[in-house]
Amino acid sequence: MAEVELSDVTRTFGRTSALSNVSMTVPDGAFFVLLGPTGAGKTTTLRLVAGLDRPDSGALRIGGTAVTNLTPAQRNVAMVFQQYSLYPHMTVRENLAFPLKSPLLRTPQDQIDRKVQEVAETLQISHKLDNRATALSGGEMQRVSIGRALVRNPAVYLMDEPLSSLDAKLRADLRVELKNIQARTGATFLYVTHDQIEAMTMATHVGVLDHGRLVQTGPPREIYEDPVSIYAASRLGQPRINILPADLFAGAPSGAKSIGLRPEQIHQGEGEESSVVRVEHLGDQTRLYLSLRNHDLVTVTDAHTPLQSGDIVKIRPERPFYFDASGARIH
Ligand SMILES: Nc1ncnc2c1ncn2[C@@H]1O[C@H](COP(=O)(O)OP(=O)(O)OP(=O)(O)O)[C@@H](O)[C@H]1O
Repeated sequence: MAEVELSDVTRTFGRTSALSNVSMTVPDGAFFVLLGPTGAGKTTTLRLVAGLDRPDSGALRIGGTAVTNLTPAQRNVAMVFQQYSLYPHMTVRENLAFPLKSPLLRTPQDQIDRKVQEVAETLQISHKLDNRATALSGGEMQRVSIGRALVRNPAVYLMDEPLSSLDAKLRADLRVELKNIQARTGATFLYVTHDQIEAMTMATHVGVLDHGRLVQTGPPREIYEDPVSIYAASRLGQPRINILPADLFAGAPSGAKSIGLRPEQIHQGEGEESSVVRVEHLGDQTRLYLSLRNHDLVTVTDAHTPLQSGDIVKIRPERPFYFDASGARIH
C-alpha cells in the first residue's frame, strides 16, 4: 500500500476551475474521505489520481513515485465508480476473477478461486456467483463492482460514492466491511461521499473541497469540533449546524456576523425563550425544531421528552462558533 500525494494540482474545463492548486497527502494506510457538494471537484480528484485524466499543472505521486505521466495500469490503483461497470456477458464469478486473470499477474487458478470466494462472502453475494451480471439488482451489481476492486492488491483504492445505490442495511454492513478490510490489510483509501455518517465513521482523514479548493483537512472530529469556516462546519453533523445572526444572543466577539450552534452547543433550560415548532421522535433521539425571534433552529433532546409544539424552551449557546462576514471562523 502507498501514500498518495498531490502537489499544487490544477485542472480546468473551459472556464470551470474543477481543482485549483490542490496540495494534499493521503498517508499510507489512511482512509481519506473527500467531502463537498456536487461540483466541488471530488470526482476530478479521483480521476487524476487514477490516471483517467491529467492535471493542467502540478504533480501526483503514489508511493513516492511520480505518476503524472503514467497510464492507469502503470499506477496500480483500483477504482470503484458510483455507477457499476461490469462485463454484462460474464457471470459474477467471471467478473470478480477478471482483474486477476491479467497475463502479467500469472495468478494460479486455485488462488483466484479462493480470492473470489472470500470477496463474495465479504460482500454477501456468494449465492449469485453463477448468475450473469445482467441478472442482478442494482445493489448487487454495485457489490460486484466493489468486489472487483477488492480481489486485487492495488497501491490504493479509489472509491466514488460506492455505497450510494445500496439500501440502508447493506450500506451499514458494507461500511463496517470496508473499514475492516482497511484495518486488516492496511490499505490506503481515497473515498468520495456525500454521506456524512460514512465520513464520520470510516474516515481517518477528511478533506473538504469548496469549488475546487481544499479548505480544510484533518481527522473528522477535528473538522467537526474545530471547523475553519461556516462551509467546513456545514459538511459534517446531523442535524446540520445552525447558523444564526451573531447578535441574536449576548456575548458575540467584535467582528462576528454569525453564530454557529451544533445541537450539543445549545443548552436547554435557561436563557432566551424559544417556541417549539415541531418534535420529531427518531427512536434513539428526538429532534426539536425551535423558533427564536423568527429564526429557525434545530437541536436534539431526550428521547422521551414530553415537549410538544407550542411549548416554550429556554436556550442559550454553550461554547458556540463565531464567524465573520466572509464565513471564516473567529476565535
Ligand atoms: N469532463 C468535463 N468537462 C467539463 N466540465 C467538467 C468535466 N468534468 C468535471 N467538470 C466540471 O468540474 C467541476 C467539478 O466536477 P466534479 O465531477 O469533480 O465534482 P464532484 O465534486 O465530483 O461532484 P458530484 O458530487 O456531483 O460528483 C464541475 O463544475 C463539473 O461540471
